[in-house]
Amino acid sequence: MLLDGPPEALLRSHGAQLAALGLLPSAQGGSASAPASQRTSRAPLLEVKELSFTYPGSSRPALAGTSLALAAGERVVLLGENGAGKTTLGKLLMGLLPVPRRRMFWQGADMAKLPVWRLAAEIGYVFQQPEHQFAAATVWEECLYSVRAFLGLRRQEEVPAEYERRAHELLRRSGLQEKLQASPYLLSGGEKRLLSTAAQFVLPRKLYILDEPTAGTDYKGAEIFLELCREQSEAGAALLVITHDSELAGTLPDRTLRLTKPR
Ligand SMILES: Nc1ncnc2c1ncn2[C@@H]1O[C@H](COP(=O)(O)OP(=O)(O)OP(=O)(O)O)[C@@H](O)[C@H]1O
Repeated sequence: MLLDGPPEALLRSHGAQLAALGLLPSAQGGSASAPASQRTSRAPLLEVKELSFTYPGSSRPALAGTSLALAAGERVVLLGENGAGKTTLGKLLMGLLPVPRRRMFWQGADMAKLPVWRLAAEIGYVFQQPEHQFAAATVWEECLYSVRAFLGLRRQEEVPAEYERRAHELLRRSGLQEKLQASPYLLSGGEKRLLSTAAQFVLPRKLYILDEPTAGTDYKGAEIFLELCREQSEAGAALLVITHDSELAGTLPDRTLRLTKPR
């Protein structure tokens, strides 16, 4: 079904290992982040085994026999033609679609048996359409929405200061500090993307799944996004980025996977 990677990405991850062994002056690709070998562990964080999925009422499968594994701290880009099933896979991983039994494993546990709240606490998900993610009236509240949900805070209860600091920092770096009271729906397309990513990165998680996170962003927006991703990765998070952005695919990942459309 899947899997392999473009030479640049493979060279980059091997380059990092060679650099770690002292055989190269530095990691290939100019990334300032630690080599993959120092960030990732061998035990799979996430495993998908021969996963198939057909939407109710559809005669064609959206996924047929897809397998992949992701290690803790690993940065993986998922590529594939339109309709290959990338978003479907992301939604299944996030528990947004009914999870088939014994096909998806989170830290060794069958994801079909894990409650969605547990997955939401450990996996952050950035929607392909930011509007599907937005749930608050202002940029500031949107950025803190997942924190409130995670901590079970009522409307009048204050968000702990460390999360507010983190939200301010993420919004400042995303260039949204002047728009804290704006409606998320009134932001530009690129600003919406950055807000939806920042709002997920406020909470530390083990895995972030990001669906087309740079679509509609300009060069600067894409650079900001990359920096934020690298920072999460340095902090130990794994990233699964679904994209058609070849520049992102050539810069961010330790590994790329390619999903093909079921025939
Ligand atoms: N809610 C739905 N009901 C029925 N079929 C759906 C639904 N959502 C997606 N599909 C179908 O499932 C298949 C995979 O769609 P999906 O959105 O996962 O592809 P993708 O790889 O993310 O595509 P793209 O690159 O265009 O975003 C497509 O044939 C699509 O028409």
